Amino acid sequence: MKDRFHTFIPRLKVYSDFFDKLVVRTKVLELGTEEILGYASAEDVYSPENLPGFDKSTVDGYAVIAENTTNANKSTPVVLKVVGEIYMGEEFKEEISSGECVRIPTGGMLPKGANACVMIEDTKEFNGNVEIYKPVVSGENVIKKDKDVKKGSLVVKKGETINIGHIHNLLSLGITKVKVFKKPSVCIIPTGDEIIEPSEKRIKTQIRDGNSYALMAWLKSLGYDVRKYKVVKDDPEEFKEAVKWGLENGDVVVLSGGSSVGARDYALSTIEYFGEVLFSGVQVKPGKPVIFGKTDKKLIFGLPGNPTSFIVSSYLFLIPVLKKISGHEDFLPKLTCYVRVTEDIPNTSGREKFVFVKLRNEGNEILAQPIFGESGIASPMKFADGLIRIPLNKEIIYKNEICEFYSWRS
Ligand SMILES: Nc1nc2c(c(=O)[nH]1)N[C@H]1C(S)=C(S)[C@@H](COP(=O)(O)OP(=O)(O)OC[C@H]3O[C@@H](n4cnc5c(N)ncnc54)[C@H](O)[C@@H]3O)O[C@H]1N2
Ligand code: MOO
Repeated sequence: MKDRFHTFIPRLKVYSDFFDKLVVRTKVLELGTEEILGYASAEDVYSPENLPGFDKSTVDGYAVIAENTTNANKSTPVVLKVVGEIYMGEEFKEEISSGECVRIPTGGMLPKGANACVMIEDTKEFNGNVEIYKPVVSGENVIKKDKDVKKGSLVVKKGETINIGHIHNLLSLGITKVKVFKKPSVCIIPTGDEIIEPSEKRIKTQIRDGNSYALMAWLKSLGYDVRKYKVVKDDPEEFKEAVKWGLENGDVVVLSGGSSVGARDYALSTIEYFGEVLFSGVQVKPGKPVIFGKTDKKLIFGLPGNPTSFIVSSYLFLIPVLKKISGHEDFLPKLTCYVRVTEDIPNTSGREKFVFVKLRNEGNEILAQPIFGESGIASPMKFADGLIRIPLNKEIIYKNEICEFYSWRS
């Protein structure tokens, strides 16, 4: 038998040799700006105007000429004449001169001539004058008219993942529609003679399908269109029928289980039947028997059936691919922060290892408590905030060592 794990490649090589080269495979959609959170932009969007568009006070107080206040202090305040009041949404018509000021609310537009604002707490008003107890410099307590967004600048770059800041900027600029890449559709196929539906009554040796439902819930929460096939028996013809359905109905097909080297593991042969296997076997624990293949238009994953292996390989391989083919420039798992581990964590696997951890703060540090458990059990995921990474060929991370933490849910 051919060595099924002949590729057995490191994760970063998977990214550079295969994922980096994937091209966008989804259509462009024009959506209402309020609908595009989490999509990749399919266009460069430039700003038609400045934001906020006028010099704006950040405090309730007085709009002043900063140079008038230079010598102000508590015992010898500067006295300015209050020549009017600014109202929200209105423009003060006159220009203020030296020795004058105007009452201004937070967010109000500075009058001509003023270049700073003094907080109300640093003043006292009486008989049409105000005592200023604290100096301000030019620009203090003011947002300049183009500080948020400059007219003509890039608001969203093609390939950028839209976040709430983009949505805020775009709508503030009056841009109510944006072109984005459609999110791919995913067809999940649970496999295994022992696998039954969660609603079914179980005999001792059977396993209810947690994998495909957990993944479906996760992908849906990220906005993907997900469909699921019925449970497939360990039978090559059933595998073919299911994958055929998946290729007809989704951009990406995901097989759960049957990806290892057992006599009744049919993921590899089925992917070979429909297309080309790009790699099978990665140097990652959990997740060694990950298979990735393609047809002319579609992509197929064979993911290991063990619950933790299934979810971790979805995080490390499936989700990055979904992001890449739907236009996201930033598509790889991102290091969240560094943490200090609270226990020795051995790694005798000879693979890059990911371990679920629970985080807690202690002083200025983030401590990571490993949640040990075989890849055949699901509970560690339930308690975890994310994963720490033990590099390839590192045989142990000692208690108190610093290591990389990945927040796996995003
Ligand atoms: N001789 C070797 N055996 C194994 C190797 C190896 O290199 N040589 N690799 C091991 C590793 S690592 C993993 S991970 C597993 C992956 O096996 P499969 O992808 O073939 O998965 P199955 O055998 O179908 O299932 C494994 C395990 O997971 C349970 N399972 C399957 N589907 C589901 C589901 N939908 N929901 C919940 N649980 C599921 C299944 O009942 C099995 O217990 O192979 C090792 N073996
Ligand atoms: O993917 Mo397997 O976890 O290494 O048991």
